[in-house]
Order: sequence, then structure tokens, then C-alpha cells
Amino acid sequence: MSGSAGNADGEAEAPTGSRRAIVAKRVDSGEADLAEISQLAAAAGYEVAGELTQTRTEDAAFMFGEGKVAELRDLVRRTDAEAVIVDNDVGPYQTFNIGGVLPEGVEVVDRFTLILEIFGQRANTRKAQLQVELAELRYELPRAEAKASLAKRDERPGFMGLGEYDESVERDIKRQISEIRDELESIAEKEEARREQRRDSGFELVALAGYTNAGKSTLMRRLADELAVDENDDRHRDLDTTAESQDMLFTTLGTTTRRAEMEKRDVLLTDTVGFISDLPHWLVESFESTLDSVYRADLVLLVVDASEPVAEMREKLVTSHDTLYERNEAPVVTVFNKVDRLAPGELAEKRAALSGVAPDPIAVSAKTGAGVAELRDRVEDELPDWERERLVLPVSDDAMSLVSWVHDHGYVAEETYAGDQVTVDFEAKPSIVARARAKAAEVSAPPAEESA
Ligand SMILES: Nc1nc2c(ncn2[C@@H]2O[C@H](COP(=O)(O)OP(=O)(O)OP(=O)(O)O)[C@@H](O)[C@H]2O)c(=O)[nH]1
Ligand SMILES: [Mg+2]
Repeated sequence: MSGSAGNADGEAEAPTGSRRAIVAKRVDSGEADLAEISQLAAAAGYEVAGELTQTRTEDAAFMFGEGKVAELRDLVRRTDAEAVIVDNDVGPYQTFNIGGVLPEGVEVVDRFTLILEIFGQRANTRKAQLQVELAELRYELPRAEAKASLAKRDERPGFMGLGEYDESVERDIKRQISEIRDELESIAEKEEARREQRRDSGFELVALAGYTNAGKSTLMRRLADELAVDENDDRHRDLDTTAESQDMLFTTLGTTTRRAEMEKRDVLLTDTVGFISDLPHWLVESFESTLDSVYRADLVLLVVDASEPVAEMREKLVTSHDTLYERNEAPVVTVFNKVDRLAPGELAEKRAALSGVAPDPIAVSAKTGAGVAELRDRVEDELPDWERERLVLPVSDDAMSLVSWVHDHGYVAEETYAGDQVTVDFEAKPSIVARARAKAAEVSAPPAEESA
């Protein structure tokens, strides 16, 4: 029914053909690192045709120094690039000014626009599309004014293809934003209701979170049953049927929920969009309803790629904690993934170096499966405590259906029959134990003979 929306066989996608782009970045001090912006460019379908960096304070008009912008123009000409991707928070006027120096038709793309391009390409559900649209509009809003005055000055007619501009554009953007917010809110409410319903059915909700490309989806497949959630819970279909993995940033955009194999607990594991640094709050907020699957979980597994250098791991952990900080309600367990790539001794060193941001991490390889059994145990340990209860019931049809309900909603340690009595010794969430007691009271009650 749900046509497979993603690309099927791990074939690297080139959604828009290869557009050639220059990646550029300015830093106040030190050396500009283009690794991540280049990966983002590749994820958006660009081929990186050239690089340019500058260490200097920000130029108000051009972001880079004017001489550097001239260099950029020459590089664009030489490489025949169609776009310049700037890994800085480029203001509307700076964008306009850089564009004015570049050959006609060459686009200036900043980090956020690039990320939105990637999200736009991956958005295959109504919710994802709305979130991307919301983020685009929120990006556009402060620029609308700048464009209006630029267009009025007629310095470059049809600036960014938007033709005439007036205040009504701003009003229109605001109206669209509020409409999309309303729709997203109603989606979020439905999802919250679904989470509650799942909790009522005895499931614990565990979410995978972490920087993009940390290995969340790969770990999901390790931990989860092949059984898709909708087979357990047929009223609700989750999004994609598979959580894809690729060595690419933002492979996952939507949310996938699977039942995870645990010893005692019934766990629903959710994989979702990864975190990335230097995102403005409006962009993170636009994806709030997707991030709710993390924020509202019972436990968060914060996955980090442990094959990266300590400094990078630390930065990514800090970004992840910042993203979680405001809204997250659940306990967090840090998972050092990709330990198959570590040299002997490296794990201990990294653990020690990162103990401040990653206390007591659990080390796994989602690829080989090493450490995954320990991770399962750890998840069960960290989930909120269960209560123990023992019910003695008269054997009857009602009692048997209660016993099977208890099996479905908790962990039965022992079930014994003696004479016409059955005893179930079990553990479950406090709310489940309370419901089991109430049901037991009904089952055990003497046949209806209430006096009138
Ligand atoms: N060597 C090694 N590679 C891994 C391991 N886990 C994941 N990978 C690789 O890391 C890359 C990213 O994995 P994903 O599972 O797509 O990562 P993700 O966190 O879901 O990434 P996004 O959805 O893009 O945010 C893929 O190429 C995986 O094959 C691991 O334990 N060891
Ligand atoms: Mg993923």
C-alpha cells in the first residue's frame, strides 16, 4: 500500500543530477574546516568543484573580504560552478552582494538553505513536507523585507526569481506559517495520543537520537524485530517500512518505529532525523513534531560515532545535548557506536576523555553486533522500574483472559495452577499493575448476586 518512497537498494541517489558547486567558509580565527559542508553538499546532490576559505573578521557587506569574493568569482568561472555554498550565517544583503559579483545565474546557498534542500528532497510524508515548508517560510520571513527594498531599488530586477515584492508578501508568509503550524499541531496531537495508547498497551518507548550519520538506523535494525509495528498495533501505520542506512548525512528524515527484542520489556524503538550543529532555533523548532518522538520517549539512546576523533565526538555530543536540553524529559544513555573501527586501547582513552559529556557510555558496533546484547540489558535496567505483583485467581474464562492480558502487558515470572486456582507472579509498569489488580478484583468477585 504505502509505495516505497525512499530509494530502494542503497544506490546512492543523485536526485537532481550533479550540480557543480564551490564550498566556502569564513572563520574568525584558526582554520576553516570544509569537511561537513562538503558532506552536506554531496547529500544535496552537488559535486564539489572547488573550495575557498578565509580567516578574518566578518565583512558587513560581503561576509568575506572583497578581494576574496573576487577570488571566488574567478574560481566559479574556472570550474564552471552553478552554485556557491557558504558555510556561514550569510545575511540577506550579503547574499545579494556576493551574488552581484558572481557570474549571472550562479546561486548563493547558505548552510540552512542547503540543509533545507536536503530535507526537501527526502520529505516523503505530509508531516515532513509541512515541516520543511515551515522552515523555508521562517527562513524567508526576515528576508522578505530585505528583498522588498532591494527590488524597489531595482538594482537587480527579479531578484532570486521573486519578481515584485511588497508588504503583502510578508503578510502572506505569516498567514502560511500560521496555517502550517495549525496543521502540524493537530498531527502532533494525534501522535501524542498514539504514544499514550502504546504506553497503555504496556510498551516502553525508546528513541534513538544523535548526530547525523552516527549509525542510528543501523543500530535500529540490530535491535528491532523484523516485525513492523503495525503488525502489533494495526490501527497505526508508521512511516517507512525500513530505516535506511547510508554513509551520507541525513539519510533518515521521517520517523520509523519498530518493536525491539528485549528479554522482559516490550519496547518500541523509534529512529528519526539526526542532529547537526549550528542550526538556528527556528529550524530546529520547525522539526519539533518529529523530534517529539525523542523528547517524549521513556528513554533516549544517544548514539555517537566513536570512530571519530575525541574533539569531534565532543562537539557532536554537545550539539546533541543542546538539542535535547530544552525539551527532553527522558533519561539518556550514551552509546558509543562503530567500535569495530577502534584500535585496541582507543575505547578506554575516549571514554576517559569524554566522561564529562558522556558518563558511563555503552560501547557497541551496530555493524558487527558487538556489545548489542549488553545494550539490551542496559536499556532494560534504565527503563523506569517495574512493580512486582502476585495475583491468585479462581480458574475461569475471565481469569484466563486476564492472565493472557498480563502476559501481553508485563513480564510473567511464574504461572502456577493448584486445584481450581491460578497464581501469576509478574512484573509490569505501575499503571499496568494497577489495572491488573482492578481486573482481578472483578474476576475474583463472587458471581453477581448483588442484593437489590
Ligand atoms: N564501521 C561501522 N560502520 C557503521 C556502524 N554503524 C553504522 N555504520 C555506517 O555509518 C553510516 C551511517 O549509518 P546510518 O545508520 O545511516 O546513520 P544514521 O545515524 O541513521 O544517519 P542519518 O539518518 O543520516 O542521520 C553507514 O554507512 C553505516 O553503514 C558500525 O558499527 N561500524
Ligand atoms: Mg538514519
